[in-house]
Amino acid sequence: MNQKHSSDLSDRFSNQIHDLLNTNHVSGWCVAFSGGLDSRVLLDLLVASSSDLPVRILHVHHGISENADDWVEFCQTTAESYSGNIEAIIERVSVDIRGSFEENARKARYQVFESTLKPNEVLLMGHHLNDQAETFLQRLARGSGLTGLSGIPKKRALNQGLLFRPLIDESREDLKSYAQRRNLHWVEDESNAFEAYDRNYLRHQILPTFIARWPRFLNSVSRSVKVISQDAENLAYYRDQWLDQYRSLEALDLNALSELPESEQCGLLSHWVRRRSGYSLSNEQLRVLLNEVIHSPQDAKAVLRVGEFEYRRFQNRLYLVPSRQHLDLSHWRCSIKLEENCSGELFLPDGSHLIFEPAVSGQRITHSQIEVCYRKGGEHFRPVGHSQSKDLKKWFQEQAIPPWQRSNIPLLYSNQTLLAVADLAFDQLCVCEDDRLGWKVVWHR
Ligand SMILES: Nc1ncnc2c1ncn2[C@@H]1O[C@H](COP(=O)(O)OP(=O)(O)OP(=O)(O)O)[C@@H](O)[C@H]1O
Repeated sequence: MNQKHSSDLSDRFSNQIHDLLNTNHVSGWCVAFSGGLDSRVLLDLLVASSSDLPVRILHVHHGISENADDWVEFCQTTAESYSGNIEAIIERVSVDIRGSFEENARKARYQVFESTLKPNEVLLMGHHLNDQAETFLQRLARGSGLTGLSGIPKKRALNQGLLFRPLIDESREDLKSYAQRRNLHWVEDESNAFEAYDRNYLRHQILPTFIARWPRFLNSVSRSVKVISQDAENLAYYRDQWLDQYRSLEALDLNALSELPESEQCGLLSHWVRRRSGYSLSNEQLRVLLNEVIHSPQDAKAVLRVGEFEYRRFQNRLYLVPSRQHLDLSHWRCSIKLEENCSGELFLPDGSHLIFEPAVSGQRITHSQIEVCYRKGGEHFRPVGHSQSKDLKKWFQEQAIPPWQRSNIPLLYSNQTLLAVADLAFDQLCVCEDDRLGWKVVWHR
């Protein structure tokens, strides 16, 4: 590659950095630094792009390779070579060796990225066009749908900041020429030669064959991925609109779903599951969900457990709930003494919490000594606006609260009188006409 190509790469890179700065509030850069060619070039381009914001490099030590400590040292000396202006962060993780090591290492890495990123900081990753083509082929080999074939996105939200991959349209060959011209050093991960990993097999055996036959293959993949991801985004937009229209984000309205053509029912179901849980269902799981839950003749028996979640049906709506919602809480109780004019907070055993905020109007409790427990059966209360007291079970039925949620809703008592059902309903007792000081209840789930 000649000097011109190299400066084109620098120009394209700085344009992207400046575009990002013009459209986002950025507090600093954090380079995901493996020490390999791509992240080494990334760091060099970033420093040269002369943004005045602080730069950190973050290396994840997987503790597997016998050379891992040398890579740590390489990261530290690279950071020091920039006259102390770059902070190097080394995070050690232990990777689960059960299942796919590649996948577990990747998950562990992304967890570190998420937890390390500061508010409005941008995590820069060195993925390039060859990574894009390998990912595309790997997903094709697995039979992925539109979402999978959309490839590696250039930009996405990551926890409190952003993840950005400015090299995603650059070939590895161009990055290598840049590194050689700039006299950069980098480390080679010996596991990259290990062809038992699909990724490496594609890199060494398949991709070169495609490129030899179609020299512009990488660009073609880049074009396909852009078209597919645009279509996937549009489809997601229409599916979101449908979910909004039927207020189906919390629970999927199965009556409305059944009006759609069968193929779209599956598409919408997959989209809803991804939105709710972040997971994708396999075709087999989708089939079981349709046959055993959605088309089950009885609501109550319709339960499917997949990983950490359960699919349940109630009143022809489909719910996706974390399995932890089925803790036995019937014997748990706790009390809290509220101080006048002060907020109070109570953590509950299922990870949710109650907040008590001082209030002089609206529905509020006015007793300062509160007992919190869960349903045992036989509870009564008189909801605001009702003249007679009501069986709690009946009230749950009227409000269409699914049966599996009922035993997980905290009940607030004072002197054995049920004052409030979390923040969902208050007893008539709590409504005072005067402006007596009390506490508004908020239940954070
Ligand atoms: N150990 C590591 N520590 C920090 N960053 C890393 C590490 N390994 C990889 N990265 C980041 O990931 C980028 C891509 O590297 P590689 O292709 O090996 O990653 P990957 O995470 O397996 O890819 P994918 O995210 O597509 O699964 C690197 O350029 C670098 O930014």
